Order: sequence, then C-alpha cells, then structure tokens
Amino acid sequence: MTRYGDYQTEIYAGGLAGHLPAQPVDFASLERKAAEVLPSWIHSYVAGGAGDEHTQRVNVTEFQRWGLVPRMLNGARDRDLSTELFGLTLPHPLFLAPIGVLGLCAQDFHGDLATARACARTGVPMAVSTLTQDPLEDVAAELGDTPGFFQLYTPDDRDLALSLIHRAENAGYRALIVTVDTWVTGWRPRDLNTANFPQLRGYCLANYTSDEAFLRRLPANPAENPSAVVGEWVNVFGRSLGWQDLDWIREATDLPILLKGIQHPDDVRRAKDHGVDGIHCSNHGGRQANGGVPALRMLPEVVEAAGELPVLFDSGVRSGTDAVKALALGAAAVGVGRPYAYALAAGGEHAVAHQLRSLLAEADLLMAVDGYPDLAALRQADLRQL
Ligand SMILES: Cc1cc2nc3c(=O)[nH]c(=O)nc-3n(C[C@H](O)[C@H](O)[C@H](O)COP(=O)(O)O)c2cc1C
Ligand SMILES: O=C(O)C(=O)c1ccccc1
Repeated sequence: MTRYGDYQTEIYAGGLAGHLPAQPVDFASLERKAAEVLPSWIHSYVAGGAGDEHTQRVNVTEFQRWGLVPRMLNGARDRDLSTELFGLTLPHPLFLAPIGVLGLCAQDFHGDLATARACARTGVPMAVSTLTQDPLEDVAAELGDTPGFFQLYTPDDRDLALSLIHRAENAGYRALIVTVDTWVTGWRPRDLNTANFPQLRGYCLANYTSDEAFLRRLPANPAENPSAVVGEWVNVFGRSLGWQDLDWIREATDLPILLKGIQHPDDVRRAKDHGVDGIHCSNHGGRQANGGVPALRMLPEVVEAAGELPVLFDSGVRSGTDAVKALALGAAAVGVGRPYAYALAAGGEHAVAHQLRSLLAEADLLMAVDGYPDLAALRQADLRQL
C-alpha cells in the first residue's frame, strides 16, 4: 500500500518549517504561471487547440458533469491504486500523455529529459512522443526502471517506421502507442496567428536525425543545411493510416500496441479485430478537430466495446479528482497532458515531480474520503450526472 496522500502531510510539514511549496498544486495557478514564463509563441502552441477551442474547453467541463457518491465505513484507510496494463503492474494509474516539442517548455530545451527524471522519481510512466528534442534512447535512460511507452507518428517510409519501432524496443520501451488522429495537423488559429509552428519543428527532430534510415534520405548534410532536415521531416511525418497498416505494425513488433485517438466504439471493435493490445481514448486535447464531443463523453462506450482490453484515457484531466472520475468510468490508466508541460515551464523537473505527486495525493485522498479503497471498488462506484 503506498499512501500517496501523505504528500499532503509533507507539504504542511514544510509549511511549519517555514517553506511554502515552490510551485502551486492546482492547475489554474500553474497555467497562469506557465503563461507568464513561456515565450508567447511557445505558450500559444501548448495552450492552443483547433478552431475556437470549443472542444478543448468541453473536454475540461465534461468532468464537472459527473459526481461521485461517497460510501462510508468502507475500510478505505488503506488504498491500493495499482492497475494492470498488458502484463505490467503499475503502482498507480497515472501516466504522462505524449507531448511533442516538449523540450521547448524547459529553459535549456531538454524538457524531455527533465520530464523523464520526474517520472523516474515518481514512478509515473511516460509516453514519449516521436517528436522529441533528445533521442528516444536518451529519454529512456533517464526513465530508468520506470516504464516508458513510445508514441509513434508512423512515417510513410516503412524502413524509417521499422527503425523507430525497433529502436524503441531496444531502448526498453514497454508499449507502442500508435497515434491515429494526427497524420495532418488540425486548423489551429493560435499557431496560425503567430505563424510559428514550422519553427517548432526544428526542435523535435532528434529521433530522425539520430536515425540511419532517415539520414539516408537527406539531400544534404543536416549540419550544413538544417532546413533540408525539416523539409524531409515534413515528407516523412506521416500520411493517413488505414486499418490494413496495423497488420504490418503488428507483425513488426511484439510490443503491446495501443491506438491513440480512438473515440467511436465501432473503431474499438475494428481495432480488436486487428490484434491491438489496448485502446487510448483521446481527442488529442481538442487540438485536432474542433466541434467534437468531449473525449470523456465517449469513454463509457469505448470501455464497453473494449471488453477485456485496457483503455487508457486522456483529454481534459486537470486534477486528481478528474483522474478518479475517469477511472470510475472505466479507464485502466489516465493520461496527464498540458498540466505537466506547464509544470515543466514553471519549474522544470522538480515542478513536474511536485505536480505528479500532487495529482496522486489528491486522487488518493479522494478515494479515502469517498470510501473507494481500490480501482475495482472505484469501477463499481456510484456516479451521478450533475
Ligand atoms: C503541446 C502538445 C503537444 C502534443 N504532442 C503530441 C504528440 O506528439 N503525440 C501525440 O500522440 N499526442 C500529442 N499531444 C496530445 C496529448 O498526448 C494528449 O492527448 C492531450 O494533451 C490531452 O489533452 P489535455 O492536455 O488538454 O489534457 C500533444 C498535446 C499538446 C498539448
Ligand atoms: O501539436 C500536437 O498536438 C502534435 O501532436 C504535433 C504534431 C506535429 C508537430 C508537432 C506537434
């Protein structure tokens, strides 16, 4: 039994000794702080979404439509937050959703490494984007024994795709998350208004520039002509995948495969037919398609269609309470997105670790107060719509 809620005691003990937490524990304060410290074009990229960001907003407010009914005298003094994912037993059900170009949120631009160190300290698995500032092997090394999942943007060049998959295997990643909702980027006014999105791309090429299969394609030496690298990246970034493509990805690796960006229960059933090991229910935080339903709205149907397959969830999680609600609605693990990018901006590795511990503490204390000692109990929880 790990008592994540004890972090509350630690914070108060620090207060008694005259030390306030260096970073806030709540999302709203963190968001404000990140907005103050990040250069505006980077902030626009992280904070922005598709269209008028309506879907991004309802992702968040959807959590307020659900309430947990507490159960008393339930023996929730000891909590067990552990969860099973494709043969892994995780001590708790949080993970970091992949964030491309994350490096930019850190002052030295090595935010992928700082985040991985925060994960190593807290045991929170990290899904590492294809689009990193440091090669996937270096990020894995910082993770140590904490599980990493590699998120694949599937290049249309299969040699390169296979090379990335095999590098992820060799580096010790425990699952392959194939993102299926972003073969083209959505219409994002904040990025368009700053016209800086192409510039971002120069900061997320490490997995390409460290790959022989990619370098073979280059018309020029990247050191002499960096824009040739970016141009080639645009070519290989990906095209729309079809269901048939899953079969060669399936054959290419024994790693568990999850599809990220699934919302429709029929797509879950199709994914199962193609032998995937898990579903990642998400709408990319409202960055891809505006005008959609909040991802959480689809979670119960996705979970039902998935049956035995684990369902990971992200999009709109801002607190430990949100995480608990997603678990009660059937998620096997809950992904944190923008909040950790903001923590990284606000205070680097320590702030990310602090924030993850805060999320876990809030979730743990809510389970204590509401009388749900473990995830099995939570899945039977009485939830009402507000
Ligand atoms: C700045 C940023 C970059 C992202 N990059 C990726 C990426 O490279 N690959 C991916 O699969 N998802 C990416 N996502 C989506 C996240 O994995 C996740 O689905 C989303 O952040 C969840 O929404 P939330 O942050 O509002 O909770 C990105 C999200 C943000 C905010
Ligand atoms: O911004 C994103 O959400 C994302 O996934 C992405 C896609 C292409 C380039 C950089 C980030």
